Amino acid sequence: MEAIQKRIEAGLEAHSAFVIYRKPGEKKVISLFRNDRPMESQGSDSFVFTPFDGQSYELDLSDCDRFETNQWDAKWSAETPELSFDLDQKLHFESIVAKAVDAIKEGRFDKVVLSRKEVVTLGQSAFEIFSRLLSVYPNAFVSLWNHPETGCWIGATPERLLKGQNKEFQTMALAGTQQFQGDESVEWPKKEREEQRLVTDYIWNTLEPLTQTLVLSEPHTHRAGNLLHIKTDISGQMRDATTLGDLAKALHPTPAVCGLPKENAILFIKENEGYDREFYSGFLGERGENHCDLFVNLRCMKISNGQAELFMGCGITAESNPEKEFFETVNKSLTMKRVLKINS
Ligand SMILES: C=C(O[C@@H]1C=C(C(=O)O)C=C[C@H]1O)C(=O)O
Repeated sequence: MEAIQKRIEAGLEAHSAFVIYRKPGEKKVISLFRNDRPMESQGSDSFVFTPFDGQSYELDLSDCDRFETNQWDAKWSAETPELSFDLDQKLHFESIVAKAVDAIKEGRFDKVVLSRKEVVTLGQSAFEIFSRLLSVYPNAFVSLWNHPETGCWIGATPERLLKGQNKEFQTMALAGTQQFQGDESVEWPKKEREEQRLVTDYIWNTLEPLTQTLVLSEPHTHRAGNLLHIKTDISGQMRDATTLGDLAKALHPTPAVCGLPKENAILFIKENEGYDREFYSGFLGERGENHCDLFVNLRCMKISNGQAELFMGCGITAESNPEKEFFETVNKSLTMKRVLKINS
């Protein structure tokens, strides 16, 4: 553990390529450090880091030193952050939400996911943030990715994009958000149920031609830290000619992070969000010839020079209220802020 911590700290300092991660509900923390030894053979297993829109980065496992531990020292508790926000950011976000609602009413698309980023000054190291996330979010996919060309990204996402082994696969439709207030058996308003149904329908329609069997659970409440979402579990079996790569390509970006129809939503996002999402709402995880375990990069932050950029978004439909949507992004930012000591 101490040796790994040293290697992580040295890797951050040297901007070298490595990743540390833990899957939802598991204890095992896996570290992959790219080494300088000459590559003996190109392996088929890798860890992939893909932006919202653009080229993937990959760590080839045959090119990495790999460590596993079930004993990460991670007994941290969450802080209760103060609810604060910047008024200019609020006004800007509300104005693009209002514009999106108008565009939906004009029929340009049915749903779009709009996001923003917030910069905070950190009072702790990337290693500490990662350790705290492990402890506070046992049911999230927690990761710290570092690479000379992408910088350092840390997150605790509730959303699996695709898990597959040979022809079997699992995915999920996750959308709709409310604050967790001590009780998971909550009522969901129509707006939230509709918003999540659009995601389920999209995944069904996209996967149907590529699969032999496709099974959907009933939508149910899923807790992600201080938030609740609606989730439908989706599983099935691919057709012989389909690969897991085809499925991932067809799914990403789902309307949980982009919108519907996809192309018009992407256009609106690019014209109106006013910043580059980079790897936020992209995906990351293990990929091999006949298996994969990929997650959507949400509840994440980019760390550099003692600062963190926090990324958060929410689904906009015809019924959206701009101020409510802004506060949904504030609530999502608390997922990260709960583990950050912020220097103000
Ligand atoms: C876009 C984010 O989350 C996604 C959007 C949700 C929503 O609109 O309610 C809920 C879960 C995620 O699929 C985010 O966390 O930034």
